[in-house]
Amino acid sequence: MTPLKCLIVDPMHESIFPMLTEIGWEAVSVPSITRDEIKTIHHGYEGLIVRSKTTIDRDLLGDNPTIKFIGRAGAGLDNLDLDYLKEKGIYVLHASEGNRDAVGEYAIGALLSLMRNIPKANREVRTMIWEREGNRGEELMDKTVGLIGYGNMGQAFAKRLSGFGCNVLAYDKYKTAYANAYCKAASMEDLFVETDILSLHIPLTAETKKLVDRNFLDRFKKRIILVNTARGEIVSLPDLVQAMATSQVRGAVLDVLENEKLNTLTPIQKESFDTLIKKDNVIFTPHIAGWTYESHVKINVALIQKIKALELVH
Ligand SMILES: O=C(O)[C@H](O)COP(=O)(O)O
Repeated sequence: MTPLKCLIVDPMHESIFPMLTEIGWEAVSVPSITRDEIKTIHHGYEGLIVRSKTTIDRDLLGDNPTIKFIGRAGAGLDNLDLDYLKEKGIYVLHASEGNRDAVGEYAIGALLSLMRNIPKANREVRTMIWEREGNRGEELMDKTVGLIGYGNMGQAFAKRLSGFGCNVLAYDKYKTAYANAYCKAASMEDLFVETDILSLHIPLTAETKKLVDRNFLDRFKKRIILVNTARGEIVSLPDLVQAMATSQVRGAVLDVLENEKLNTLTPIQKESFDTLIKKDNVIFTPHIAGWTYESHVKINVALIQKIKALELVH
């Protein structure tokens, strides 16, 4: 039987190659390829694997008759035109099972770091300042954590939070009966009333873009801590700046930004960034929540299982 052919256009951990061979696929990897070059070579492949770098849409694939699946080696599907892929009958496979543990652990770590002033205290000791009272922290124990979105990432975080004695409330617009040992299912109204710490685990879509704006933040009854490991575009940064100025938001963990190329921030993006970066109650990290040595490989394992399950043949 001729092997099925798969084109990999974004950088991947090398474990993907033996895994694809094992399930009968031939892989061609061109991680530095340009968009225009992809347009000239995608014909004849049955599979296309990307991470977040390449946008997959009609402009790229046109009426390609051979591609049967797009494998997204990761969680977010915001670089895929899902309407176009559905219309074409092309399967979309994600691999969020591969980086959910990394995201769950990161969210716990970053949240504890923020609540215990670890980045600030560490910085101070390095400059010979031994300050205890100014670094008195607060505990996660008994806090109510509101999760928006209860997919792989939300569940991984909830599982860990429950071990810290938190009351976890999860709101998921697209799920029913998702309460379990780690969370109670809640409405958005419940979250507005009860949340101490809000964490976002939703995809970036037209509906969620700038969902977290001033109006939204003002609806929380308590002064909240915001954790964003999802996508930067979901939060309006100028509105977050305002909400922090009034202490409506009293701390933030931001692993993602609307524009993650810091040297190309627009004046508005730069103004918000410059304000937030000066605050000790904000932790910024460069989109590393899902980024571990283990997840690098586990993403491939998850994707390969799904490719295999398609049972494609010539
Ligand atoms: O969606 C994801 O899985 C993460 O945000 C990371 O994606 P990337 O490593 O492909 O940029």
